[in-house]
Amino acid sequence: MLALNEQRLEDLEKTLKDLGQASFRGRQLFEYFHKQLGKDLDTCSTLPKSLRENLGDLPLKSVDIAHTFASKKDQTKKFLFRLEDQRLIEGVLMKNNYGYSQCISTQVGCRMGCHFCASTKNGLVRNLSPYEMLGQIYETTRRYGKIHSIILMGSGEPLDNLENVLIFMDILNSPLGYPMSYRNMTLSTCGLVPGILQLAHQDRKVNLALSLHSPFQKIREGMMPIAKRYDLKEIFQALDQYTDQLGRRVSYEYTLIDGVNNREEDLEELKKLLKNRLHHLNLIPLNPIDEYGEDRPERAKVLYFKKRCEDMGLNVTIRREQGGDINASCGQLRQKFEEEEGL
Ligand SMILES: C[S@@+](CC[C@H](N)C(=O)[O-])C[C@H]1O[C@@H](n2cnc3c(N)ncnc32)[C@H](O)[C@@H]1O
Ligand code: SF4
Repeated sequence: MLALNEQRLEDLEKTLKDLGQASFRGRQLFEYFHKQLGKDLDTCSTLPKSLRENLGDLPLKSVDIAHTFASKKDQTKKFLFRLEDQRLIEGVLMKNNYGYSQCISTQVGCRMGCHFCASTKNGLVRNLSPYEMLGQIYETTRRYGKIHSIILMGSGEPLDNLENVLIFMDILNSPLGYPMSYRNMTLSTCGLVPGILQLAHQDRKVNLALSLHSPFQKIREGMMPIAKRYDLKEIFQALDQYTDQLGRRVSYEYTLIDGVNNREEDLEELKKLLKNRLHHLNLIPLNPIDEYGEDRPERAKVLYFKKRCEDMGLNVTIRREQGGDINASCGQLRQKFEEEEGL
C-alpha cells in the first residue's frame, strides 16, 4: 500500500473512509501534504488530535536533501537527495526568466544500459515511489520557493516506472495540491513504445521528449541497447499517435558525440525524420564519463551542427550549459557518493 502522503485524493479519501472517517478528512489531509507541504502530522491543525494519533501508525514517506552543490557561474544548484533506505538520487534546479525549472529522478539507477550514461552503470536498484518524486520538488520548494516546471531527466527511465510516475504527476497537478499544470511537466524517454502509446491515449497533456541520439537504427543500437527492442520505425509510429491524439509536438534530445552522430549523413537523415513532424530538436554536447571512450565535439562543431539544422528548416536549440562547474553529468555525483558510503 502507498504511504498516506503519496495517495491520489480519491485513494486518500477512501483510506480515511475505511478508518471510519468522513471523506472531507481525506481532502484536508491531502491539502496538508501537497498544498502546505506538511511533513509531520502533529502540525496538521485541521485534523482533530484523536484522528492524528490514529493515523500516526500509518507510515509517511520522506526525502531529505543530503548535499547541495551551488554553481559559481550561474544560479544552478545540484542536489543529492537521500531516501529512507539511504539511497541517493540526483536533481538539478535551474533559474530561468520565467522561474525555476527542476530536473528530477524517477528511479535509483536505470536498467537501460545506454553506454554514455553514468546513471545506468550499476544497473537498476529500484523504482522511486510517488512521494520520492514529489519530495524532490517539495524539499527545493521549501528552500527556494515555487517550482515552475519539471523535467523527468534525472536518473532513471520514467516509462519503466510509469504507474508511479502517473500518480506523482496527478498529485502534483491536483488543484487541491501544489498545483503544477501538466503542460509544465516534461517526460523524457529512451523510447519504450508501450509507454509512449499509453501516454498518447490518455488526456494528461504532458510534454514528451525522445532521446533520439541518432537517426540511424544501427548507430542508435550501438549507443543504446534498448534500441534493439524498439526500432525507430515503431517509435516514430507511436510518437505520431501521441501528436495526433494530443496535438503536441515532441522534443528530441540529441547527445552530440564527435564522429558518431555529428556527420553530414546524420544531418541529412535527421531532416528526413523531423522536417514534416511537429518537433523541437535539443542538442546536448556529450558530458564525457570514464566508462565511455567517445568525445564531446568542440564548441565550433556544435555551433556548425546547429546552423546546418537551422538551414534545413529544423527547429533546434543547444541545451543551455547550466552549472557546468558542478559536474552536472547525470548519475556521476550519485555514483561517487554511493561508492564513498559503500552502498
Ligand atoms: C539521464 S536521461 C533520463 C531520462 C530518460 N531515461 C532518457 O533517456 O531520456 C536524460 C537525458 O540525459 C542524456 N544523457 C545521459 N548521459 C549523458 C551524457 N553523459 N552526456 C550528455 N547527455 C547525457 C540522455 O541521453 C537523455 O537524453
Ligand atoms: S540515458 Fe536514460 S534510459 Fe539511458 S541509461 Fe541513462 S537514464 Fe537510462
